[in-house]
Amino acid sequence: MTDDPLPALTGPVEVVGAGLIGTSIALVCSRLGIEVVLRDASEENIRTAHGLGAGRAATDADRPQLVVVAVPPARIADAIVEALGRTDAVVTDVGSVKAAPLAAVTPRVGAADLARYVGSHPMAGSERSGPLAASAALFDGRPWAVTPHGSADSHAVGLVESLVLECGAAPVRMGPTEHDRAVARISHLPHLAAVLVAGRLATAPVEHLALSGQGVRDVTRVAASDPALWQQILEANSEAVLDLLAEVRADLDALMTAVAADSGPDLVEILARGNAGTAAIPGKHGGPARPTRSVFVAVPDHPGELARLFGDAGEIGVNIEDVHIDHDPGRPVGLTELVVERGSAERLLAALESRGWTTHR
Ligand SMILES: NC(=O)c1ccc[n+]([C@@H]2O[C@H](COP(=O)([O-])OP(=O)(O)OC[C@H]3O[C@@H](n4cnc5c(N)ncnc54)[C@H](O)[C@@H]3O)[C@@H](O)[C@H]2O)c1
Ligand SMILES: O=C(O)C(=O)C[C@]1(C(=O)O)C=C[C@@H](O)C=C1
Repeated sequence: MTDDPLPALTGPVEVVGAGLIGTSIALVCSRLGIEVVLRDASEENIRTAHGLGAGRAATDADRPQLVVVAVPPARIADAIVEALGRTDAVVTDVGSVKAAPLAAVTPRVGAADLARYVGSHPMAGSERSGPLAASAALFDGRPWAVTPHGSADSHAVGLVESLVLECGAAPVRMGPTEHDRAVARISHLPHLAAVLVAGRLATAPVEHLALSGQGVRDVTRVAASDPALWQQILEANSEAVLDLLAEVRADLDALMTAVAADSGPDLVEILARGNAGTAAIPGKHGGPARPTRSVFVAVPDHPGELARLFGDAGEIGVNIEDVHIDHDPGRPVGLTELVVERGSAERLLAALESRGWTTHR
């Protein structure tokens, strides 16, 4: 970012694609008092998003300041071209891959229109789709890539960065091709790894599945995502993804050899590389990773208990970085995982136990 002040996002903001991401952005803007108008191929999704307070259906008389294209990847280029032709607004898209839509849009629009287009990509989402999965808090503290092309107008880049900041996210500027290589590693490969592991579960005996704990849930959550969306993402970034899959294939061969040979040192080296990889992931707010530890607490399954747990953690003075709740089938308690700074974990455990909570050490 330059030191110049960013252009103010005053609206109206037009969201094309009122699904998970589009409606989440629309909710943020609406709550800030910025007028939001919605377009979607599905009337029902517009109605739902409207009902959630995310804005109203767009009309031909609207003159948006910014258009946010949030449709499935295969529809993005057409929607960008359409928005550039129909409006004189700055246009961004939130698609998961950046080079392919830019290449498809460039020959279809004039230079002045192309200058108003700046791609972007919030690094936040969910395995769920549609407006009902949307949340105004989705982007809080998350990175959001802003990927200007060589002839992008600086005002347009600034306005997109203003949107990112208004959504509570951190803009990260990057070229489209570099972005695609980066997300192949930090988003697309993890997704495929989750899919492969989850695929082993689909036909597993129910007695085996009954033992499912937090580990398998952590590793497989994103595998529940919409296959049609991910097919389009992977097709648009196949080259970078294939390079990484080849590396993983070699890793898998080495892993099989190490497991079969019972060769302790080789196996430990492979496992330690996993430690190094997780430690390399920056903290949610960017910057170096802050070491965290999970504290597991049994929470009775009745109203108000979770609020009481959070209240106690607040009184103890420990900040909760993240939280996961696991309902144990057939048991009247849920297991809650509180992720806290490593240095505070023992203090939190001891203080919660003294207040009568059952913890798992
Ligand atoms: N799901 C995620 O976690 C995530 C995260 C970041 C970015 N993205 C990207 O955001 C975009 C939207 O993803 P999503 O998860 O919100 O999907 P979604 O399915 O929840 O929403 C897509 C919306 O677009 C509408 N739509 C489809 N074709 C359209 C068209 N031609 N014109 C107008 N509306 C149309 C659909 O009716 C739907 O309401 C995708 O490009 C995806 O790559 C997704
Ligand atoms: O957390 C999730 O559920 C996601 O799917 C998020 C995630 C990611 O891999 O980080 C997935 C794809 C998007 O392009 C951006 C974000």
